[in-house]
Amino acid sequence: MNTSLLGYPRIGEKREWKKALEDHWAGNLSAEDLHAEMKKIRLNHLKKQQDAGIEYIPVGDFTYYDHILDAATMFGFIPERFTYEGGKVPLDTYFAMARGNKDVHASEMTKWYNTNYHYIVPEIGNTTPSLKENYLLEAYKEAREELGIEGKPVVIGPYSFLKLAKHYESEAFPELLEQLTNVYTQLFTELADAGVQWVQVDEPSLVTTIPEEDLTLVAKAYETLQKEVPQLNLLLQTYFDAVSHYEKVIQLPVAGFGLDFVHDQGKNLHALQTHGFPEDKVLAAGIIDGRNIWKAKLRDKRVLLQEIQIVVDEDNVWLQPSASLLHTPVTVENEPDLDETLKRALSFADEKMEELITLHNLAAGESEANAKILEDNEQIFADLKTKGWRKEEPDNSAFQEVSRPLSYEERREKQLEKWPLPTLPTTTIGSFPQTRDVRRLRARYKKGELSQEEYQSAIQSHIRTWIEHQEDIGLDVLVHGEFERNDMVEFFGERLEGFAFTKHAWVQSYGSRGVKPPIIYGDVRFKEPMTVEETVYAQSLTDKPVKGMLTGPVTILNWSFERDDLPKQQVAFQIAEAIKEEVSALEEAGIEMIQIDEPALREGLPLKREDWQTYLDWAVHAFRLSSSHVKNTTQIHTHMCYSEFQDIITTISALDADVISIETSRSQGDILETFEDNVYDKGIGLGVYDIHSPRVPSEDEMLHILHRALNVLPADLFWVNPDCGLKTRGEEETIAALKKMVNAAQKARAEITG
Ligand SMILES: Nc1nc2c(c(=O)[nH]1)N[C@@H](CNc1ccc(C(=O)N[C@@H](CCC(=O)N[C@@H](CCC(=O)N[C@@H](CCC(=O)O)C(=O)O)C(=O)O)C(=O)O)cc1)CN2
Ligand code: MET
Ligand SMILES: [Zn+2]
Repeated sequence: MNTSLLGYPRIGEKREWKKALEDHWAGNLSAEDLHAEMKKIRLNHLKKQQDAGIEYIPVGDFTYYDHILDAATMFGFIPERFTYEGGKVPLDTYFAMARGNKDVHASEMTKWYNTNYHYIVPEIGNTTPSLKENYLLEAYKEAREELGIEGKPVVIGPYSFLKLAKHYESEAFPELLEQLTNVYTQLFTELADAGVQWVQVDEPSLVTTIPEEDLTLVAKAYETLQKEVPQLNLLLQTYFDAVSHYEKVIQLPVAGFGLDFVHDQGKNLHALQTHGFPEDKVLAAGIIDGRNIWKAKLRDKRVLLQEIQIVVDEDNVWLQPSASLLHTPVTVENEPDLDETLKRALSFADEKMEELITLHNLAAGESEANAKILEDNEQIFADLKTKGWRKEEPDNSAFQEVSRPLSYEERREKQLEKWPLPTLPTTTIGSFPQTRDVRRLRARYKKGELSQEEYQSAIQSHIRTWIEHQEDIGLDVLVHGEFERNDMVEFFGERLEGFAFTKHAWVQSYGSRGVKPPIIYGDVRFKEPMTVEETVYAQSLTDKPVKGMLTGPVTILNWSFERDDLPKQQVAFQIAEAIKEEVSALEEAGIEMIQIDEPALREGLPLKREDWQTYLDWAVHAFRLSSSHVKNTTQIHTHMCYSEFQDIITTISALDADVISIETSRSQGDILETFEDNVYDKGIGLGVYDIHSPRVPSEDEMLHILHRALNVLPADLFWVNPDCGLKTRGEEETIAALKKMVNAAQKARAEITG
């Protein structure tokens, strides 16, 4: 048996990676120094894996931004709007594709399957792919030369690459796949010539619901690769769920398959037992949870492994995490403040490597040492139970629908009366720039360098400044700006019972941006109002309505590390009850427009269609549980971003929010088609500019988006807003962009009202 990793976090133990990138973008670190720093980080990560004793160490998973963008540039998919003269893509062009710059807009960014990681969507356009560089080869050589590591290059497979890409007609898929396969042939030939033994080819799209015919195309691609580069061992890697069409997949002509035995609802093991596994192939068994942070229950894992070994010869088994460790933080070591009992139950990337080795040793057979390991491991979970954090909860999986007393149409009349807003009201999504100052303020308060009063008054001064800005800009519905929040989920996690939060447990979300997901370890309960003070303060400064700003239960759950001892929905309902109390507290304090953000609702959608309805039903219920009890005149808003919404529009409507704002700007209006069929009949704001880029959009661009939107959506239901919160932007560009947005709205308004 061997051990292997699928990928390692890039971010660095203390976010060294992020700092280097941001210094470079700010002009404080030359390209040369950036390369040197990146190399240092990269080698350090490889060394850690080597020292841990991992046999198959991934190379080429490291990136300067996103690994899908790396593949796209390697294959020459550089959209025409970027300067590019052939050969290896220049660093500035690479970053411009990811982030945009003052002249060009970035490529679209979207969720990586069901995770909170975002990838840059490759744009196919008219490009015929060709190999522009071979970074896998460079990574492989570097690991060998510098550390004597026989690395395993990792690359997204051709099928998934095209599934993740956009800007091509679906009829072109077979031909594109063929073209791309030829480029992979060249890529793999170069790797094989350099001595590479194994390549991990990620095909996560094979776990999604796909038509069986696709397998014919996939087979053709892999047959070509097998024929052209027979000397190379390809490991076809899947993760995040059970592989679809198992029987067909395992017939593909590759040297091994990687399967996820953690997040597959037992389906991969079942398929293995039912249909067997090819004798001469490697099974890379994803046994340690690559998505969550709990230590493995070793006895259960050993049983799982034994069941696998009944089907697959132990010599052909690789032990690995269920997915790349990209989705876990780096190490528990740097968390001195966590409760000891809890901390002992946690395992981040570095600890997961140790777990693999332990499991490997356990598999060697019975021994006194092994018995002790199992016993100690069981004690960890026994201790968790004795803490009183987890009470026996009644099973509430069968739930009764809750609704607002009046229909949307009936509420709308009352709300129109209560809120005299112009046609096409303008607003923002909640957060304003989290400047260095704001972050430092929070950091100093956390360190105890500022008293509660000093901190509060500094936050109030930011709120005051931004209420003034918003009034100057001429926005219609204001927000307090979220200056007191480090993150929209972590903030609530810090204030609710049942959550633990960390100091350094960062996980990459997109580019250099990270999150510290809080850890749900016990029953979630409301303790005391969390947002009332700042919101009421903001409202006291203006006559315009200030929206209260909350994060919804589904998003809090999806962006936290979850308990694995309760059904997800039960935890969602606990959180919903807590948010419900916060909604009431805001309402009682006179805040009667309340936004409950659910940006993670779509990403939580299971990867297989057959599992969708169950999830959507409880997700909708959780949202309604937190928002249905309000007065008829209280206006509930919600917000979603960075996802494809087309296929869940009925669910979005079922949330029964009075107003929803959704992101559309980077996908250039794809979603508009959905609305042509009048599927949505409540208040709606489609983001009119992309907030993830430093570029200030022109008034005309926004007006253009508005016109297109108003072609399909009724003007009296339409709101004008950016596509997400503005926390990542600078102050000046934010004010400039919002002024243009308000001007654009005024023009559109004048066109409508004459
Ligand atoms: N959880 C979550 N997921 C999400 C989103 C989101 O908002 N939250 N938005 C979507 C896009 N994803 C995003 C994810 C992160 C960020 C983001 O801005 N992250 C910040 C960190 C935010 C944060 O938690 N900040 C803390 C800690 C800040 C910090 O680094 N402090 C310094 C000290 C301060 C200083 O002197 O500069 C330190 O600890 O070293 C705070 O502000 O309090 C970053 O990576 O830079 C934005 C969008 C989808 N997924
Ligand atoms: C990722 S959705 C963000 C919503 C939040 N209210 C904000 O403006 O930052
Ligand atoms: Zn958003």
